[in-house]
Amino acid sequence: MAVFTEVPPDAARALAERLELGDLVELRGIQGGIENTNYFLTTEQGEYVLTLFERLTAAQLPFYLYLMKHLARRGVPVPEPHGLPGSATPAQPDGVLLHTVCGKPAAVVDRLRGHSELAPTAAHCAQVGEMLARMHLAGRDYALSQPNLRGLAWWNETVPVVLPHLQPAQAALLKSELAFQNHVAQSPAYAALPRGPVHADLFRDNVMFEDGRLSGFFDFYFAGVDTWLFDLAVCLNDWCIDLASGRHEAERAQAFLAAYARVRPLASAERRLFPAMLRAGALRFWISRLWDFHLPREASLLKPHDPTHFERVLRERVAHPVAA
Ligand SMILES: Nc1ncnc2c1ncn2[C@@H]1O[C@H](COP(=O)(O)OP(=O)(O)O)[C@@H](O)[C@H]1O
Ligand SMILES: N[C@@H](CCOP(=O)(O)O)C(=O)O
Repeated sequence: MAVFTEVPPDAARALAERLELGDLVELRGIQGGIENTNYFLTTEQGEYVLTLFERLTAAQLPFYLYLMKHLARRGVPVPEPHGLPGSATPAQPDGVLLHTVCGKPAAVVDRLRGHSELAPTAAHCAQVGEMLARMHLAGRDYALSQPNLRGLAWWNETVPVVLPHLQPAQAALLKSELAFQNHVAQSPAYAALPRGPVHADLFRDNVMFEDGRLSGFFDFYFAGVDTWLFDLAVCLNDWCIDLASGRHEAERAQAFLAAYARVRPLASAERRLFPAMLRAGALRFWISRLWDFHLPREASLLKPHDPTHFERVLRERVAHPVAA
């Protein structure tokens, strides 16, 4: 988890009151997550999640919060952020969604019901694939734009920072893969990839199921405008692999892709760049995990993810390319 900032109950109570959510009943730090401070906030009216943003700035946050509102309005099952009553304007009918708690930018969203499916079957993967495609299509008319802040520019900035911590063989792989991805990003096929708002971190622990049915997905704070294929690759690298070895699991991947393609068929450039984007998805999380691991932040309940996992996934993707 993470609690980087301890929130006194009085601060949560005051916010719940401002948002007209009723009296505070319970405030509990959440174990899970690595990026922000999260609490389950229960009031007499319902259950919510209070997030204090530890890295993202007030200027960056509206993109994520209004995206969740936009998707929820189109029937995509995501947590709805709670706005300040009376703050809606004709230009911004959703009102003010960004608040301040303990001096940090903060949001309150609905708590989703259900639990994560950490050992998914092909049936679970098919539901995530279908929902991901629906989310991509629903985001097409979203008015705000912000790049994926953990995209290629960030990889180029961060790789030199983590390289001194690596063994020579790891450093060689990291540098060669980064060079390959910079090359891919210059290609006409890459320029032809369809793009829009993507989740960019839709791992098993960010999707909820209830009685085997997908009930929602959350953690939009790595979202951004990027290629839809990158989002698909991030999902396939988590939902459709053997976690111990990093190996591709064909049955789950086919179920995921077929369900996705029934809602939005892949374009020819997407088929062509499919193996390269699977590598990009693995590289992205190898870099961020190396960064979190070797340059850790102070927080209670923080458990950094193992970077060697995504090194294995990347080696698998390079050694055994998978066709769409
Ligand atoms: N809207 C939500 N509904 C239910 N549980 C949530 C919700 N948002 C977060 N959680 C819980 O909090 C944990 C950490 O949230 P997450 O968004 O992954 O953290 P981070 O912002 O640090 O990435 C999740 O694993 C989940 O258990
Ligand atoms: N999913 C990413 C990092 C973000 O973790 P989360 O638990 O906050 O979703 C990873 O596994 O490296």
